[in-house]
Amino acid sequence: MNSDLTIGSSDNTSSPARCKPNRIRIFKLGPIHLVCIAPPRQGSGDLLRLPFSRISEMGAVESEATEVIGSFLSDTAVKVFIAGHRGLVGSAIHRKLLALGFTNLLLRTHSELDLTRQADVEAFFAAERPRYVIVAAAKVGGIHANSTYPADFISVNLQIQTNIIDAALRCAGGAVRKLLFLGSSCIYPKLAPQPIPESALLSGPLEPTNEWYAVAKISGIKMCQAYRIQHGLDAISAMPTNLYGPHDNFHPENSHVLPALIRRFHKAKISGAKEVVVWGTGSPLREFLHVDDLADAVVFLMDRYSGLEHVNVGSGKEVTIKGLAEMVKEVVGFEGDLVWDSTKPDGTPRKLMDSSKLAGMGWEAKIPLRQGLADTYKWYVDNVIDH
Ligand SMILES: NC(=O)C1=CN([C@@H]2O[C@H](COP(=O)(O)OP(=O)(O)OC[C@H]3O[C@@H](n4cnc5c(N)ncnc54)[C@H](OP(=O)(O)O)[C@@H]3O)[C@@H](O)[C@H]2O)C=CC1
Ligand SMILES: C[C@H]1O[C@H](OP(=O)(O)OP(=O)(O)OC[C@H]2O[C@@H](n3cnc4c(=O)[nH]c(N)nc43)[C@H](O)[C@@H]2O)[C@@H](O)[C@@H](O)C1=O
Repeated sequence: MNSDLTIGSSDNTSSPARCKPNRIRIFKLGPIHLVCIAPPRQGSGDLLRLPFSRISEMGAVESEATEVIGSFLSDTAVKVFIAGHRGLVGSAIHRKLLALGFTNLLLRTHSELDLTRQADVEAFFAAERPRYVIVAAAKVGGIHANSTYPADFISVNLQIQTNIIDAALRCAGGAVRKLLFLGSSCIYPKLAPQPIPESALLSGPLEPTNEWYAVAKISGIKMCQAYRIQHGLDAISAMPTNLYGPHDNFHPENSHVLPALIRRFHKAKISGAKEVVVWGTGSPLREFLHVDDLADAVVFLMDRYSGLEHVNVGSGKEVTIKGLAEMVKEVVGFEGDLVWDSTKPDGTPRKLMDSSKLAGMGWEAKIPLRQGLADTYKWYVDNVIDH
């Protein structure tokens, strides 16, 4: 157990606003451990740090805070580890934190630090002692990659997330103040109620094309919750919907639908092809969120949220795959026909997140799909050499 415990405000407390300034309330969670919740200023969401000895005086209901620690955004010199900073999500978070003036970002490429290697991850945390950790490293892919490489999707993701979350806890002196784990909308049952609320987790069977990846992601959420309950680690989880934007993976088979279609329509335009093949029936509905919006939400949650439950992050807008394909065709300027390959899987029929919990905290997406798609196509043309 750490010698002291970092604590924060929560969405699921009775009323943190009733706490007196610079005091905390102590709540029992389970027979042994305590979760302490209370911003010192009403609605500020600031974190408090107390010696564990004080917290373990279980008789007390309220106690003086010994130190007030500012929120995530209050200290841009603080050390933040972005795991997976060169991927679609990690690079967007990197851009966002640089734009906000963060000066002490801790970054490692895959070849510099293989996050599946437990000893290396532990040594890295012991040496660097990051204050904040964002887990955007993962084995990621579209419907074909997920169903073709199930062993990689379950094992690599379990290893990366377990190594990082555990090392964050074991970091000497409780250096890590907060950790954010990124899951995915595929954690929900294939036939979940729409829009999908956070409470739909583990309420039914998963979509078979990505159940291995989903099981790893569900384990990540549960690990954050368990480490919060048992050890007081301020570990939160965000569940984004389908993402797109600069630095996406444009692989012809292993990518997600949006980058796959950008590449296919572009190549068809350049080669003068008469038709483009699109997978499935075109009827599935998907919700898309620009990755810059996600990065904004991640920073928002790092700053304001310290609850046990994961948080959905979506745009609230859905489109059929047929509608998306027609939009990509138009943005790219391809003038031929669409051909549907119904031998390819459709996957989940519909996957619209209920993001009202996040909206209730004051966050919403800003980038419309048409605009985000045009920007992403431009990025593809300017940056992906293979065209
Ligand atoms: N893309 C999407 O539509 C969605 C993504 N998410 C979640 O967002 C997170 C990030 O996804 P995304 O940015 O799309 O994925 P990317 O594949 O674009 O990026 C993943 C990053 O993780 C790194 N990485 C993978 N394995 C290792 C390893 N063993 N050691 C060190 N680094 C490693 C990769 O480096 P390298 O390439 O060098 O291996 C890459 O930089 C994931 O948790 C994903 O589940 C959630 C919902 C939708
Ligand atoms: C984010 C989410 O992403 C994955 O789930 P998915 O939403 O099914 O993702 P997808 O983008 O691969 O497909 C969306 C739809 O689009 C259709 N589709 C048409 N043509 C192409 C095509 O060319 N490529 C792809 N990939 N799909 C195509 C495809 O048949 C399907 O109906 C999870 O495995 C998991 O990784 C996860 O969490």
